[in-house]
Amino acid sequence: MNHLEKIVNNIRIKSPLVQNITNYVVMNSTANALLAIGASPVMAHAIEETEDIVTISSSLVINMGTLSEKWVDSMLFATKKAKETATPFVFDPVGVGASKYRTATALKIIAAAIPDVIRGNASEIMVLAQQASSSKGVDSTMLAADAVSGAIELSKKLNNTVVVSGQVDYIITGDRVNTISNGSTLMSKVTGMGCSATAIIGACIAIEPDVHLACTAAMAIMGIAGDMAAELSKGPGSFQVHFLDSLYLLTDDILKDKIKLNV
Ligand SMILES: Nc1ncnc2c1ncn2[C@@H]1O[C@H](COP(=O)(O)OP(=O)(O)OP(=O)(O)O)[C@@H](O)[C@H]1O
Ligand SMILES: Cc1ncsc1CCO
Ligand SMILES: [Mg+2]
Repeated sequence: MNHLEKIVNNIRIKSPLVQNITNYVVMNSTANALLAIGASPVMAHAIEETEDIVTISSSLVINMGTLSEKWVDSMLFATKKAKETATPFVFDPVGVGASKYRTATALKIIAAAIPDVIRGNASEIMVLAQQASSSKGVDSTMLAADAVSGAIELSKKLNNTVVVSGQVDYIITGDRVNTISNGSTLMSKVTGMGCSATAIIGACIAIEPDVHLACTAAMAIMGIAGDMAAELSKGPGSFQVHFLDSLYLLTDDILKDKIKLNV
């Protein structure tokens, strides 16, 4: 069995606990996505319990979608504890560039503890790579391909993995670039698909120490579940239901058959 397929199986076997400090919009949908793929989500943002939860978790997801100062304190404390306990963490800089507060907060989080993975859409990654100064909101106005050179620079500067999502997903670790071309346009018509991608990255880095490979598996899982769901859906409403079912029904064999990977 190929390594990517093993990651799918291992999530099901090990059911890693994935701690999320995430946004109000997607808390439910990303918890469901994690459960459907076989991981065990916990959404815990009170600073009083952060240390305990990080200590028992296999990975940490930090998503700044709906920010406020108390949550930022919890995020900074959680990433510090993650570093102390060698717990891998992924950061989703939702809407960075849309406001001065978002940009300052994203930079503060990255400066305090470098995330093992940063996953964003093209606009967000271009702001972090200083190739753009602002963005429209939480949706990208750019193509993922436009963000690749900046993402490579960012990944080299931080010595981590940067994932740019879009019609094509780019998984970038320095000069290593994998692409995944699965997925459907319907995914951009449902809120929180990017946040789900980040959460699934959390599940994959929880069980796979090769972060580049783990992120490739995560984006393949997202894209293939998106392909399967789109075939059954009439629009965004039914897509959400079919997407969860597809994550649940995804097997190592389906991944092997459907993956559109370029290395
Ligand atoms: N046009 C498309 N074709 C195929 N897949 C897509 C398309 N648009 C988005 N996706 C997929 O949807 C998921 C989310 O990516 P996207 O870039 O839209 O994230 P995002 O903008 O951060 O979303 P959100 O902030 O709403 O959570 C990824 O898995 C990506 O591959
Ligand atoms: C729509 C929206 N606004 C803040 S977070 C979020 C979820 C998608 O990123
Ligand atoms: Mg997003």
